[in-house]
Amino acid sequence: MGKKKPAASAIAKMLHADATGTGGASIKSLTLGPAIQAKKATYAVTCETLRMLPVIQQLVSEAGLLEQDPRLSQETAFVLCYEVLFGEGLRQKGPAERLVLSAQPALEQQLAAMLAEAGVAHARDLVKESAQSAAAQRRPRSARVNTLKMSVAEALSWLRTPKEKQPAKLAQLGKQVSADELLPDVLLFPAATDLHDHPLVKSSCLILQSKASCMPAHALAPEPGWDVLDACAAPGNKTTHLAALMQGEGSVLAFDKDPRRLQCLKANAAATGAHCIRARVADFLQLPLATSPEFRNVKGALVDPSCSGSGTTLSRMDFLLPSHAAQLSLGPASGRTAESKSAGSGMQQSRAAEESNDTPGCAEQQANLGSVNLAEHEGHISREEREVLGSAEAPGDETAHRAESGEHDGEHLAGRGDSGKRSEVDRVERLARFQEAAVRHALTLPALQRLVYSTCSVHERENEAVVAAVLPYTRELGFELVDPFPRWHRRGLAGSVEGAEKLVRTHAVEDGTDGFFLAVFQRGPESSEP
Ligand SMILES: C[S@@+](CC[C@H](N)C(=O)[O-])C[C@H]1O[C@@H](n2cnc3c(N)ncnc32)[C@H](O)[C@@H]1O
Repeated sequence: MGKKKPAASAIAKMLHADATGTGGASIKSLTLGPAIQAKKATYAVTCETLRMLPVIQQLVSEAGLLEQDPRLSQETAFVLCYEVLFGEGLRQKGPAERLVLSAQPALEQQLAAMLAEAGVAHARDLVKESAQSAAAQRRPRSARVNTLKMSVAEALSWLRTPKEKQPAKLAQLGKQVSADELLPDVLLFPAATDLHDHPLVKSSCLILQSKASCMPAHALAPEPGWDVLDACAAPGNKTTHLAALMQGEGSVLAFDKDPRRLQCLKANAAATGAHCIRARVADFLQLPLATSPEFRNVKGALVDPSCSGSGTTLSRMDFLLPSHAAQLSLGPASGRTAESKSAGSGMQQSRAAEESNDTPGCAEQQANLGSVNLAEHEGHISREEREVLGSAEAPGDETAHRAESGEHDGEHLAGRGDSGKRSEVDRVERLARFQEAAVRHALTLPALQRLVYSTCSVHERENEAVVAAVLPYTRELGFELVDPFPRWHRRGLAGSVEGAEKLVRTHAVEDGTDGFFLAVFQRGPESSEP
C-alpha cells in the first residue's frame, strides 16, 4: 500500500498517544515539522480528518474497507475517506486510493443514510461541535509588538495605514486590530486570523505569542539595566520579551537543559534583536546561584518550568482527539454515544474538560518565531522532560497528590483505564516537585528582588500547591506574594493557599487565551539585603 501519507502518519501517532496516554505528539508538531513538505495542507487534512473521525470511522467500518485489503492501514483509510467525501477528492494514484475510489459510491450512500437518520443536511452536523472547539474558533489571535524593533504606536500605524499595493487581506487586518487593555505591547486580531506570513511577523516586529504567555514578563517588570535570570528559558518567547521590556539594557541570563531548544532560543534572540540575552545550556538546578559572581546582581528571576501544558489544549486542538471527544454525539438522532459534556462557565467544570494534555508542551511552541521551526522542538520537549523528570526528581508520591487534582485527572482520563489515570497523576506530581525545586533554587539568588513563577497548566498541583509548598521558605527570606495585575479578574483557586487572591489565572475558554497561572514573589526593602 506504499508509504503512509504524512496526515495518516500524524493521525496514527496522535491516536496512539491519545489511547495510551503517552506524550510526544501534537497536531502541530507532527504536521508542521521540517520533514513535512506541504505543511499547511497536511495540517488542515489532519485536523479535518480528526474532526470528522466519528463519522469516518463508522463509514470505513461499514464499507469493510480494511477487510478488503489488510495492507490498508486504518489511518490511511481515514484520510482517504476524508478526502474523497469531504476534501478535494482523490486521484487514481496507488492501490490505497484505487480501493477507496472503488468504494466511493458505497461510502456516499452510507453517508446519505446517516444524514437522513440524523435528520441533518451536512456531514458536519453529524459531529456535534464541542464547547471547546467553538471556543477555539472564537478565540482572538494575539501578537506581541517587539518593542526592540518597533513601538506599539508604529506597529498600529503600520497595520492601520493602507500601503501602496498592499494586499486587501492586510488592509482589512489593519481595521480589525486592537490593543489589549491589560498588556500594553499586545495586539489582538480576530479569531482565525493567519498572521504567519505577515511582513511584521516575518521581520520579528510582531511575535505570535498568546496573551497569557506575555503576562510573566510584565509581571516581573524588569528595569532597564537589571540582571535578570530566565531559568527554563527555551524557546525564549518570554526571554526576548524580558529583553524588550528592559529596552535591551542590562543582561538576561537564559538557561535551558535542552541544547536543541536552546539553539532555538539563540536564533530567536538574534531574529528579535535581543542582544542582551546571554544563553547557555545548563541544568538550572545545578547552577551555583548563591555563590557564583555571575549571579551576584540578579534582581529578577523568571521560573517558567516544564509543566503538563494542560492549559494549552485549546491551542493544541486536543479536543479533536477521541479521548476528549468521547462524549461527542454522532448526531441528534443517532443516540450512539453519550451527550457532549459542556465546558460550562465555571472554573471547575472547565478545568476538568481541559485537563487533558498528554504532551508536556506550552503555548509558546505554537508561536511563530520567524525562521525557527518550533514544531520540531515541541516533540522534543516531552522526550526531554521525561529525562528531566526521570533523573532530577524523586518518584511521585501518589498519596501526596491533592484530592481535587486527582479527581479532575481521573475525570478527564475516564476511558483510558487505571494505568493511564495513574501515569498522568504521577506525571503531574513529578512535574510539581521539579517546579517546587526550581522556585526554591531561584530564591537562593542573593540580590533577588522579584521572582515570577508561571505555568501553562490548569492543575492546582502545579500552581497554587507549588506556591503553598514554597511559601514558608519565601517568607523566611523576606518575600511576599504581590499582585502584578490588580485589574485582572481571575485569581488563584479560593481556599487553596493564603494569598490566593494575589495569584493570577487565565481561563482557556473564558479569557480567550491559554490557561495559565502566575505568582509573583517580591522581597520587601528591609529584607532585600543579601
Ligand atoms: C515551559 S518550557 C519554557 C518556555 C519558555 N519560558 C518560553 O517562554 O519560551 C520549559 C523549559 O524548561 C526546560 N527545562 C526542563 N528542566 C530543566 C532544567 N532542569 N534546567 C533547565 N531547563 C529545564 C525544558 O527544556 C523547556 O525548554
